[in-house]
Amino acid sequence: MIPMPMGQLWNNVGSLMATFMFVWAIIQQYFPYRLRAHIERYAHKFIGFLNPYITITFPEYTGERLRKSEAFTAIQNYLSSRSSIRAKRLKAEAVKNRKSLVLSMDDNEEVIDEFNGVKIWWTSSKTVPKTQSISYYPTSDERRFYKLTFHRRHRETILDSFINHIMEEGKAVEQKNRQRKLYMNNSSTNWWHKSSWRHVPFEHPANFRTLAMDPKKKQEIVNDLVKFKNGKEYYEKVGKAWKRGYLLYGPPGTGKSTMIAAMANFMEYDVYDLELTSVKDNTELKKLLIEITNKSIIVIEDIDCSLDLTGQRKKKKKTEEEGDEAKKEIEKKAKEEEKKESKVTLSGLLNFIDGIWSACGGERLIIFTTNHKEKLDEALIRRGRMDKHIEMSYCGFEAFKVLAMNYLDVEWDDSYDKIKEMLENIEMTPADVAENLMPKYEGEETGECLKRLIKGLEDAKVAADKKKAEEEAEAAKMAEKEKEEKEKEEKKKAEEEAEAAKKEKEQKKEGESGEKKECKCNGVATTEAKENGHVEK
Ligand SMILES: Nc1ncnc2c1ncn2[C@@H]1O[C@H](COP(=O)(O)OP(=O)(O)OP(=O)(O)O)[C@@H](O)[C@H]1O
Ligand SMILES: [Mg+2]
Repeated sequence: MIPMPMGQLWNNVGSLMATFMFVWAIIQQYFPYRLRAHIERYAHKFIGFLNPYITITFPEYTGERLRKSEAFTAIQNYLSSRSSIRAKRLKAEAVKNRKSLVLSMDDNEEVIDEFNGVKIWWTSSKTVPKTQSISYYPTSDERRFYKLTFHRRHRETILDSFINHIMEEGKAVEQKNRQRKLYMNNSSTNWWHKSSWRHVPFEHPANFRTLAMDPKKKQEIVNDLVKFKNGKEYYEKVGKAWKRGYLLYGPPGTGKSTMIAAMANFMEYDVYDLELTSVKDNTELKKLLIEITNKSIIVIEDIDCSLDLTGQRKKKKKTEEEGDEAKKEIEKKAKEEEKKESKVTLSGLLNFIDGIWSACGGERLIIFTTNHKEKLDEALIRRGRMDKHIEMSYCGFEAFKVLAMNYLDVEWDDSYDKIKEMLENIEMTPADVAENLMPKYEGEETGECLKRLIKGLEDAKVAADKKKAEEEAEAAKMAEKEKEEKEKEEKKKAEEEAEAAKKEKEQKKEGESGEKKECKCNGVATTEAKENGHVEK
């Protein structure tokens, strides 16, 4: 066969196209609508018969109210993590609430994807409606969509697994990219504040690498968190709500708040900082709980100071014991105080952590911090509510090494041995160690900072010794006073006893002499009676 010259080939294609357009224009103009729909349907069937590929379209907006489609967003996120490698034309967008620019495929760009050995084509396109309408939404005139094309023999794989896969992946990417938030509860819920929570971006830089504590203990906490994060099925299996409670306790400045921030960053969760004193009552507490989203950490700092949780029961008992007048007085005062104070009770808080409502939503950590664990009610911190109790203690040598690395970028120094010995005997919080290690001016030498720490430790030792001596002196004074008081009491008691014995003796004496007198009298009476001839038998 003689090949057709290129020019002639184009002429033929051109005339074929022109004929097709002409026929299509005539069909559109003269054929009634119903007939036209029929023709279109059969034309699609005919093309479908020839074309083995299936196409699924995912429009950007769905529904009458132009809500952004979840599927479209998920695909956008899913592709943003892949198209950067394959697509040549990318579009950069700074999306609100995201950490960085989001790269997505530009319009009319195509990428090839693969899933379980199945080849998939993604195309991003947009349609501009012919009829221009004035709209409130700026995007409503341009309708963007993603098109997914695959061979029909992979229909099952794509519809059964791939779509779910992209939805999950897309959501995971979104979770990773989104700006996390730090929420605080509104003390005044005004009508213009629809939510009971207000939020700011959560931007705390703490992480487990820079957190100074015993590495074994740190690893244990990290493992626990990882187990929790991947534990959806496990929690379902054991029939437990997917939540976990941590109690962080220890002296001020030992890193409890820092640990919470590190946990939030590690888990990529939002943080809900709950200020209990500004919660009006148990109902409001429940309302706050319902509004908390999944993947979050609920924090109640200094739980022993937030509410007099242990005192509330005692107070009640005391009032019962008091007399009527005193009772009324106390009740009146209490009412006045109640007006100002929160009415959240221990049982309300227990319900918040562990009640039926707490299971609405999952993947939540509840963290309490306190400086005085012993002050807390047993019920509040029992396992199941506060599953893991973590003690944050004074700075040990391992913790110091982390801080030295953080603040000074040094792994080893000659003075470390001395510091190690000192830290074993002197109690200093990581906050104080960190403050001593931090260079105080540009270019301050490492040695200077370490010397300052040693000096700080020596001062702390002197202060601790002084305090100890004072405490001992005070204790000795108290003991002396107690001894004196005891002696006084004993002396008084002895005196009282002697007095009582004396009195008893005297009374006895008096009694004896009285009896004798009576006997005498009786004797006289008997003789007199005999004389008068009256003898009583
Ligand atoms: N373990 C630690 N690792 C790293 N830095 C720490 C640690 N502990 C304390 N710090 C430093 O000390 C500062 C105070 O620590 P943080 O606020 O976490 O203490 P806290 O235990 O919450 O104290 P409080 O009981 O008073 O609330 C932090 O800003 C941090 O820089
Ligand atoms: Mg704190």
